[in-house]
Amino acid sequence: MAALAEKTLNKSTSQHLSPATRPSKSLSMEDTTSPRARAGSWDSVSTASGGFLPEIKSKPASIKETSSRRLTVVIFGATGDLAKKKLYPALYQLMLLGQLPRGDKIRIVGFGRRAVELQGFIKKQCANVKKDARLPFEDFASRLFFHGGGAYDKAPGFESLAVLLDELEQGLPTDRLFFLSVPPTVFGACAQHVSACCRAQAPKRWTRLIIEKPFGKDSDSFAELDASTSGSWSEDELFRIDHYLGKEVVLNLSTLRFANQLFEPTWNSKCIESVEITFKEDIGTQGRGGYFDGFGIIRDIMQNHLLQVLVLCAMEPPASDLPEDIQKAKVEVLKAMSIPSLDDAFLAQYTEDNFMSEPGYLEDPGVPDDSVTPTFAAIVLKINNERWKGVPFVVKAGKGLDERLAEVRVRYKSQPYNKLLVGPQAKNELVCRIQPDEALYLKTHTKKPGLEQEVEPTCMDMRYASTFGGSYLADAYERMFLNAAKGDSSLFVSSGELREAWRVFTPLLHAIDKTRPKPILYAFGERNPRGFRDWSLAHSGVKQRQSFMETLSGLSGDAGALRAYFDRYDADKDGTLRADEIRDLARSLYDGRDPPENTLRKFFHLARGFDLKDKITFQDFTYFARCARIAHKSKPRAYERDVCSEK
Ligand SMILES: NC(=O)C1=CN([C@@H]2O[C@H](COP(=O)(O)OP(=O)(O)OC[C@H]3O[C@@H](n4cnc5c(N)ncnc54)[C@H](OP(=O)(O)O)[C@@H]3O)[C@@H](O)[C@H]2O)C=CC1
Ligand SMILES: O=C1O[C@H](COP(=O)(O)O)[C@@H](O)[C@H](O)[C@H]1O
Repeated sequence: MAALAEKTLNKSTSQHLSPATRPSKSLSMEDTTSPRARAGSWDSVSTASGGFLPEIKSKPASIKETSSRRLTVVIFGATGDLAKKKLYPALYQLMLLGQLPRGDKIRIVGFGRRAVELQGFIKKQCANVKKDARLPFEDFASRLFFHGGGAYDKAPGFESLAVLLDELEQGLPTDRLFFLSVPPTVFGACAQHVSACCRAQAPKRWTRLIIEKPFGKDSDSFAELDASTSGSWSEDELFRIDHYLGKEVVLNLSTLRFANQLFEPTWNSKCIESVEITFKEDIGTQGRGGYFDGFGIIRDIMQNHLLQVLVLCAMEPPASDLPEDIQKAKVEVLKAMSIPSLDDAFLAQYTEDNFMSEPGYLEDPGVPDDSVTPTFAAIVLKINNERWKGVPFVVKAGKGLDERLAEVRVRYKSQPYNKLLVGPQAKNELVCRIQPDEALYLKTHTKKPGLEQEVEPTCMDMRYASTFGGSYLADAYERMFLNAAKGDSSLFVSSGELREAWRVFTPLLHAIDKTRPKPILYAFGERNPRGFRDWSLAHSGVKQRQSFMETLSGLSGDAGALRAYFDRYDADKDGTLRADEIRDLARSLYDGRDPPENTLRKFFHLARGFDLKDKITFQDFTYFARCARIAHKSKPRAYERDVCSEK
């Protein structure tokens, strides 16, 4: 099991486009013209000198190397939210899996402005580490240190850090990996001080810097930050994180497109009607309002995470799997994107929920009372190239909504011959479910078994949990740390991509900052802000899907429609719905897929009129629909979360 986990992580972290998915001429495994092909497989690259050479950019190191070399990791902002939620857990996991060195070969130094009591710090910041007997927590904790160095933009703290690092490394050559997990306002200064004071012993040991997002606030601030970092770091030492690039399903987008024959020929405006990329969270800003208010949802999620996902969906096949070629293909598609204006955007902000159990955005400390910062935004983007002309890319992101969800939905166009059997409304949809319940599924039409020639909507469902049961699904930050340690920049964002990404979004962001349009208000826990469905249809032709609560609530006012619906799933026509019939009904409301077990359990609980009857009558069903209506209208948060969430 451990070996399998190691193998899986090893394989997936070292490849973005795997050799097997390399398009065009470099698809061939025998192709010796590709630099990586010449170097052998990704994990067999050897550094003859035992050290990392400047051209490491094209030759990621092997796991054997990353786990055997001496390494110091420094986390700036170690007392913060991200360090606690993601960074310490990821480092523990990588050591557990043997991907990073253990014992006296590794040190993890937290940096903060003030000194802390080490044991208390470890207890608090490692609270999310998933402890495993194979790496006793005490062994991990013994590798943790902390340095209170004062301000992030003043040199003394970095000079004293350098002394501490030398002391801890005892003069032995050690690679140094720095992670800026601090507010973006101090990225530039901090990067310069690290470079000036804290580099590893070159040329045998490397120094790398991972920078969190957001990288700038607009084109000008990006250019300034880029100049200040590139003045002291070379491009192959800088790793600008977008952790969505480390998510399993996002990594699979290239494989899906370029390792199969089925999708690429239809991946264009002739066959595709729209692409919808969604990010939803069922939490608010949770005390991060001070940071969030200066950025808003477009800078927090859309300009980076969703745009990266979009680019992976839309880019042309890169010339090879080398980071440079992938980044080039990404920049090209970004260059073809039109610049959205305020008319292309829908902006909204969450308020407290109707039961006042969840605070509104304005109540988050650090958010001004008159803030108009959007916590929900949808934008229609266009790509002006041969492949995508006329296809709307709807990107939408929101906090404080009904569920946690990230997905890409590719809707196909109905073709004239479809009319023969199913009519114009019958469209295929390919869904790449990024989280939760990772999956790739294709909504199709199939002949229903039987003597009639009836066509049923069906779903080809590749759910990760069942198809790859037992595989190790690494957290995105594990992959990010590991790829930076290996010198593989293919999952990081290049300066060129960021320049283009800001080019696309800056005019809109400036218009919002300047004109401060009033956002539509939505109660915490809602599925969509008021008016969004109509907006989506009018601006992109994309019909927003209903949750099953909405569907049932819609039916509840129409006894005839409700009866027809009930009868449709009463397969044996005995006037009641049995468990398997209810399961079919639930599936129909869930994109034709089997809902996850716990969703189904809650659904059953409700559908049976809140008790565990074996069968439900039409009367029960009417009651269920009415409950759905009341619940949907009043949106009691606790009720919706339990019943509607897809988690
Ligand atoms: N949290 C998250 O979920 C995510 C965060 N990010 C990015 O990661 C980075 C860190 O985020 P997060 O951990 O949430 O940030 P925090 O607000 O928790 O800040 C991190 C640390 O920075 C120091 N700090 C806080 N405010 C200031 C300030 N005004 N000036 C100087 N230092 C300050 C504090 O450390 P001390 O006082 O000890 O010096 C704090 O513990 C940010 O760039 C963020 O955009 C990206 C994705 C997700
Ligand atoms: O970058 C960010 O991402 C998180 C969501 O990340 P996920 O991996 O949990 O989907 C978001 O909460 C945060 O606001 C944002 O800065």
